[in-house]
Amino acid sequence: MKPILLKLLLLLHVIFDISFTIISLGFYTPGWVFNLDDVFKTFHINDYNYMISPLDFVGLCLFRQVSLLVALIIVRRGKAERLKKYMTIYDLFGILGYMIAVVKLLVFDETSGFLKSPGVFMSVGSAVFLTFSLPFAIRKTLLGKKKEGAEYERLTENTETAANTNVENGTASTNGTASTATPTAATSSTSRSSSTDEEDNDAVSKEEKEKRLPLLTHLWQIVKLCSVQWKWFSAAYVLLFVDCILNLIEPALYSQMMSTAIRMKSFDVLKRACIVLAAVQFTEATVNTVRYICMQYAERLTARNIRVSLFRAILHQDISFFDDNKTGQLMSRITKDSESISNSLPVYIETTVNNSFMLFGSAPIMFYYSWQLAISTFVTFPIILLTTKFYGLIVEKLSEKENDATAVSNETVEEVLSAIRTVRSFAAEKIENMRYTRDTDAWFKISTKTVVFGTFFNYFWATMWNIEDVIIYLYGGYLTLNGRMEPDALLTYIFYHWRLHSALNAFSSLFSDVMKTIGSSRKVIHIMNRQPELDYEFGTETPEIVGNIIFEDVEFAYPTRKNANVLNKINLSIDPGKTIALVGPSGNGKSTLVSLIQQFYTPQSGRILIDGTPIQNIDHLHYHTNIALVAQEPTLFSGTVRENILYGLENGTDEDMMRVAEMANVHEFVSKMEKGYDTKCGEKGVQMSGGQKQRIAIARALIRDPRVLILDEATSALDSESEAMVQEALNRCARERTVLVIAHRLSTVRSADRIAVIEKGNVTEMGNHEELMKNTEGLYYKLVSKQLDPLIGTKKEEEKPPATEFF
Ligand SMILES: Nc1ncnc2c1ncn2[C@@H]1O[C@H](COP(=O)(O)OP(=O)(O)OP(=O)(O)O)[C@@H](O)[C@H]1O
Repeated sequence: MKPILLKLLLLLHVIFDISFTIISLGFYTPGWVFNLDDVFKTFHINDYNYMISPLDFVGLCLFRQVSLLVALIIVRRGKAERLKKYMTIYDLFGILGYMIAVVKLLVFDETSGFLKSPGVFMSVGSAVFLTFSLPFAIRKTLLGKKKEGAEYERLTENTETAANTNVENGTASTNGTASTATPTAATSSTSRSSSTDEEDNDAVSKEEKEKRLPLLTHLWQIVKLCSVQWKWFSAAYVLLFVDCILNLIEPALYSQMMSTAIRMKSFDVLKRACIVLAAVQFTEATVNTVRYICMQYAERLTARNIRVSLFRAILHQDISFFDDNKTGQLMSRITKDSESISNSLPVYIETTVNNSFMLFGSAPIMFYYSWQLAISTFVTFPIILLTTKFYGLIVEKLSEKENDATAVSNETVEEVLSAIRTVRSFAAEKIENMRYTRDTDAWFKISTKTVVFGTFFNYFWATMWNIEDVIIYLYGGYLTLNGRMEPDALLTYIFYHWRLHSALNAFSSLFSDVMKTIGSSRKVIHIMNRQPELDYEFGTETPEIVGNIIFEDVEFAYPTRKNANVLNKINLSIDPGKTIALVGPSGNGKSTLVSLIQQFYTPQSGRILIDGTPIQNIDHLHYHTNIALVAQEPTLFSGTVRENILYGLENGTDEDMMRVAEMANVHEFVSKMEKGYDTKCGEKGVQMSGGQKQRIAIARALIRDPRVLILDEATSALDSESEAMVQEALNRCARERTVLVIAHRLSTVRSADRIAVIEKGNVTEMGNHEELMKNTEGLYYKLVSKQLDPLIGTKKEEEKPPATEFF
């Protein structure tokens, strides 16, 4: 809406407020007759009597106009942002106005006959409506459109700062004994992990914050995840409906039957009443049990689905995602966070249905028994609602922080346990212990904060309800003593009041629980929605692959270091059926070239083609069946040697396995093992030697009979004898395919058809061994010379090759 229109609306609000408040004063005599004298009479301050004077409504109206004027002045002074921060005060004014109006209505009720005047209802109605609508009008007209979740963001900032302070404090208060033992190392290690953890932990967080869904959209996503099991949930909710009806009629039924039996003084009637009660209780128990089974089954199915979908979504991500996110944290998302969705939302729906029924069913019944008591019951409602809202918003953030802290400490456990040998050999147990203690301390502080916060809130709630109870007993007793209410009715009313109490109690914790779930599900939903930059399922073409690989002007920087180019406008053609060796100093981009061929990353510019087809257009499975990699540090899975060699093949046979095992020199050592090919490799191949791991990895690559074989230092962990045997096997395999070798040993490189020298991300030389050796100024010549005579660099300082042991 246009600003001028909004301002006009604000003016109308003011005019309406003042005129309606004054006009109402003219209707303070029974019947719809306007009496101007009544209006003037109200302003006779000397005759003011709280029990009968409507002057308080004029006071409220004045108060509203002054508040509005203050808001206007603040905005005119350019401090709208500050006003936004303090809008809660206006919300509290609204609540105050509501309470004054409601109490006044009850007071008017005491002055018998006064309620026959329509002016009373006009004043009360307009006071409640206009006082509540004032903050809304200010937000809409003076502060502009409220950004969805703005309040949330503000709370986020506050709680984040608080939590960060906690983490910092946690670092400071880490185990004192340990820090005295190795102060420097401990401090450096702690601060190292502190900063890196925070950075790494933020990897998903930062991105997630940028793309944070609005609250309702986020909630809708959770509902969609759970709604897959709608049949089981529906069955549970239908049974819940039956339970709600039984619950609602119970108090009225009980009090009715008992009072009838007592009034009639008949034991038979009492017996019949008890039989009916027992039947109702039994039906309720049965319905509840079946409902529980349906609910639990649906929840577990949902948990299963979410875990599987999240795992699928994580597997779908590009490799850069894994560069950025730590394994332990991702595991935490799959296990803990995903479960919090399935375990909570359906229960929240159940609680909502159950308690809404109770709330909306009880409220009219309470009004039926005594509208005066009912009104006084609802006096403190808005305060409860407002505090619940704030509590929920803060709880959401705290819960998110708590989950992050859990994920970070899980990450430490995962990292330390998977590198336990390194930890032991560096005697870093104490430091790692301190690191874990620090991470756990951070979690402890946040979770304690949540508990303390929750306890205070519950205390506030209990106090509110105690006040409410006292009002009901006092006012209800007063009405009964005055004969304006039957004792039976008061008793039944109190039953329903308790029900309402427990329904609202459930609602209050429900809101904070929902916010907790939202907090812990933020990252789960974010990962599920995250579209990888490089989608491995993008390609659909299945061309016959011969093995001609072309790099056209390929430029690349790793996503985690966007400003540092690793490859600069690389142009390279690898002929089919030939062997090409990539050589060059360490860290100059050889493995990066391989990663691009493997489609782990996409280049910033340029293209990579295989047999004329851009590699991203080729079907993922087809491509990787034809291109196999033996990596520098091959990773084996914890299964058997057989499972590792046949990895990823759906129809691999033992014959295929034996063939490649012989070729890669695996058979020679596996046949000596007690369980042969059924020997377990251990986690990440820990039960195999480095050379055995490499040979198994070579067999795993060869079994696919790939057209392109990439060997990234594939024989580096072999002794010379094994290397010679594997090399011989590889030479045999090389005849029918394109081979790309990265090697530091001259023996591996010199037999290649072509050798490309990679220097600072550029191809600086290209040719076979003999051709390159002719260029005595070239890097290749220097590297070969250095390998043949390591002292060459010290002889001629100006010819000193770049720091590298071999190629
Ligand atoms: N995942 C990664 N994220 C960010 N930077 C990386 C990543 N992997 C490698 N780098 C950086 O890219 C540069 C090239 O690394 P690359 O592994 O390609 O070198 P290389 O020539 O194969 O070295 P080496 O012979 O020692 O294996 C290095 O500076 C390295 O630090």
